[in-house]
Amino acid sequence: MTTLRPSRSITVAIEGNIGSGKTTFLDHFAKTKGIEVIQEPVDMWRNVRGHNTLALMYSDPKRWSFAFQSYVQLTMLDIHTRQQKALIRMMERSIYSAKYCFVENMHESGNMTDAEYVVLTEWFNWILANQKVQIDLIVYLKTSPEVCHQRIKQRCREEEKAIPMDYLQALHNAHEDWLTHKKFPTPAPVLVLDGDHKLSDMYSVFEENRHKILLGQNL
Ligand SMILES: Cc1cc2cn([C@H]3C[C@H](O)[C@@H](CO)O3)c(=O)nc2[nH]1
Repeated sequence: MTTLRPSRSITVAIEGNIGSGKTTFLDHFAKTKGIEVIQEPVDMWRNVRGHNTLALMYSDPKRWSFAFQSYVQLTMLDIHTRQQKALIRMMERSIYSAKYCFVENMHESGNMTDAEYVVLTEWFNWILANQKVQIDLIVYLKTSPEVCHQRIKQRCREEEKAIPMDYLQALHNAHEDWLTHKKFPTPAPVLVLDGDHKLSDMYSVFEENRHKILLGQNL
């Protein structure tokens, strides 16, 4: 098989709902030489000097959404600004989905006040104006909320045990608003992959799109 190499270093952001298949995607491509895979820093969110901000957010979203998303934005910025270790960087989500999907949804659902929302937005706008955040391709794993719900129940991550269907539906709508309906800017071309297959069948979906993904463009 010819080695697919982009002409310059590229960053691919894998976006999608909770349980949409992002980890399966990253694990699959982690086996390919020349790809640096960076998963979401969930363990950092679970332990900020002893505080589990992820658990706090799920236990009392009105009280903790702002603090949690504020830290998420910092950890995602930290990843975006790290020296790239390989020609291709694949990262799980981005500072963009943090803002355009999760923060938007928390504000719309009343779990974040207008004041908290505008403070996060000021930070976000300053970051984009003053920091280099490179994204060359967005891979959108578009998976129905029902399928996501099934997978979350099977993998049972402690904090996610009680995620209700309507939260997954809201997050699905937030991803669709951003990546399909372009309600917010997309910083790169969007390659949509159907995530509703059995996880074992997803590998052929990934392989069918390998050339588009590794060349960092929506051929
Ligand atoms: C960028 C970003 C990722 C992210 C994840 N999460 C939650 C969803 C999952 O339950 C868990 C791991 O993705 O964190 C969130 O609430 N806000 C987020 N913002």
